[in-house]
Amino acid sequence: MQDYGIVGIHGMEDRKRLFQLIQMLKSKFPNLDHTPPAPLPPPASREQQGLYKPTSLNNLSPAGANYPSQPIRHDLAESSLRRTASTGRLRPPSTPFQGDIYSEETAYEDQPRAPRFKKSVNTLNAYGVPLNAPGAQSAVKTGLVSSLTDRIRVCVRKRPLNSKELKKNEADIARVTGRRTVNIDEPKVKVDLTRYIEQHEFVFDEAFDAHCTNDDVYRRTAFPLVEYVFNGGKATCFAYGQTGSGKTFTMLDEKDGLYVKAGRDIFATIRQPQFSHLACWGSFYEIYQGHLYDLLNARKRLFAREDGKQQVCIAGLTEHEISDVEQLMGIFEFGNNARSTGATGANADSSRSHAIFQLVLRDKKKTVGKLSFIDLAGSERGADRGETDKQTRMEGSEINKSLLALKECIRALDLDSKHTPFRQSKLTQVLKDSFIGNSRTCMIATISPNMSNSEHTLNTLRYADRVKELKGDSHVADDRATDNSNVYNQGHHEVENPLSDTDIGYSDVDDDFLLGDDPHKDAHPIIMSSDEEDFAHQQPTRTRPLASVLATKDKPPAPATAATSVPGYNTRSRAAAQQPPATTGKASPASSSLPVPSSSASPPPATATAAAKPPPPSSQLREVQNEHAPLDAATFIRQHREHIRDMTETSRTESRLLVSLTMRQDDTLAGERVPTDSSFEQYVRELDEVMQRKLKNVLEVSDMVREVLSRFEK
Ligand SMILES: Nc1ncnc2c1ncn2[C@@H]1O[C@H](COP(=O)(O)OP(=O)(O)OP(=O)(O)O)[C@@H](O)[C@H]1O
Repeated sequence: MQDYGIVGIHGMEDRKRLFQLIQMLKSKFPNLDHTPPAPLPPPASREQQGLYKPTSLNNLSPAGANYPSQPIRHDLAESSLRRTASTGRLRPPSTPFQGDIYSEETAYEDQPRAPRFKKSVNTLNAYGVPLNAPGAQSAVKTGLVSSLTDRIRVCVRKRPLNSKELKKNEADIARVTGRRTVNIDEPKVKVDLTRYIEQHEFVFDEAFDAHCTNDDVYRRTAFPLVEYVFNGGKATCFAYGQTGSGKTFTMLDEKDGLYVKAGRDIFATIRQPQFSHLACWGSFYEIYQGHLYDLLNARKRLFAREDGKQQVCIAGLTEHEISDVEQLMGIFEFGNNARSTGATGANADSSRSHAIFQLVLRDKKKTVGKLSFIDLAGSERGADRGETDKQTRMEGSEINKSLLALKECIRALDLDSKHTPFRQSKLTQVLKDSFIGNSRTCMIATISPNMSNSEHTLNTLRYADRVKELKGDSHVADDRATDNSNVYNQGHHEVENPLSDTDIGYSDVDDDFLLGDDPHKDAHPIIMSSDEEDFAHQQPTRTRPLASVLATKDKPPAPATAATSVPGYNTRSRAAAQQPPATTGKASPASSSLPVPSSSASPPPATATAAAKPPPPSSQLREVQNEHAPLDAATFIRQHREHIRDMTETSRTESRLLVSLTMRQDDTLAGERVPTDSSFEQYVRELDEVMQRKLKNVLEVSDMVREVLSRFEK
């Protein structure tokens, strides 16, 4: 269908004629198929044989053991044609009537058509090129190895089918076939309505199957980053994926998210004598509709700035000193209740913002390392949102725009562009640190395994594949961890991995991961507290007193945040979520009190819910505003200049769009050449993005101007 244009098919009429032609050819030449299909069993016996049971497409055989539960409908097939045609993906050059990808459907003409899926012969890479074609293998597979110390690591995590999907008998189309490989069986429909499966193979740094726990994921993703921040670096771990695919579950689950596991290791390490001069500070903010809000300070509006050294800092962000897991979870829960969430057609409990939970290691006032956990808002299509209000639609479009900007930045970095458009969105602006300088990033692409999400799943994996390509220059600027003069580098050489392959269910060994053969592991400074007993053992050795406590403003107590704890389900409280997000920076009722700092004597079990404790007296809390300098004239001028450059680039893009549209005018309407519907649609979509970018630019300059003016007025 991607080749319609090439063979001169432009309208519905042409498509119909092609369809008829194929049907006619198939009836005249029934042997076009190389592998004659086995006859289908009589319809009466299909259900007896359990043919409608959900089974992995993986098990589909040419003899046809599985059928979609619905007979194929002509109108659905048409819409499927349109959808596929609009994705514009690269496909392998296909020859019409390639017998090996057709299946016969005419065995029982009098019965509802229950077409079989047949696998296409070629397994395709991320971009639809057969893996056996020259140059089609991914870079990772053909040479580059993956190491836990890579500057950018890209991992994929598959979640299990949920009860709704199981009830609908949805097939599991994502197969984790190796420690780094995931295969997707994409159901497709041909022009003649035969169904077949295209297999895609993706190779990442890690592939986590549905049975992997957050612990398994942590050890191979965030744990190396914890070590890196003690070595003086900045590290970011972020989850990207379709709404409902498990980003929050992985990254910011209240009790079991990666942030808790990392916190546990950080506190255990700080308690070691050689790190006792360090303190850990936590902050939590969100990016909602292109603006930053402090989740620990009444959703106060924040501003991202670049300081004189071009480091991004969030002016006015509230930070709290944290010294144990209970405090960490308390602070997290407090902020999480203020986060913008809501129900969409795709996820009843959807995050509508990008949430950033940051742990900063400080030696007095000096920042030593920074670890950020980012739970990106779910990528989604308009159709997935269901019947939603304008607010939800606007949120969705903003989310998609910022994810697009993220992709553009990644692409620019990938192409070594002189200018990386970090300013295109707040998300990329605050993530800038993650991609440049002494930084490490781990992206976890989360995927849903059910068949109806196959398009999303492929999009997520393609997106992740683009990020993976950045790995090529992962040595650049990553000198901190190997710098022997670094005071935090004592005794450290490589990351110790406490798990063997078999521990986490890996079956193949296809690279040189640093598993268990680190000769220096005994001298490793990081304590990996694998369970609470370890943690309890470490706790009393802490001698550093809590920092002095500043009085905070009197605030009303936080509302009860009874966290539901249904196993396997997100436990995030939605008390505050249902309220429309504050855009004025006024306090929301949820953000009124702060969580309990734990007593330093006995640590809590991992499952302790901080919310169960009464709020602490305000005098026990220390609230420190960031010491970032206000926007000075030099920074203002530099940022303004960058905005002008962005604006100029955006205007050029706008002109290019228009020129390319007018050059593509290949339909004729009332004697005049006009663009086809699809090129016009594409043009308008891209134009929309350009306009939003311009708008953002203007708003940002206006924000800057107002901030400075308000200072003058004071
Ligand atoms: N690996 C997993 N194992 C078990 N359950 C999971 C897993 N991943 C996700 N889930 C469940 O799936 C549901 C959706 O997950 P989650 O809220 O994390 O999705 P999300 O990607 O953050 O969605 P959104 O972007 O809309 O916020 C939750 O009920 C969660 O508990």
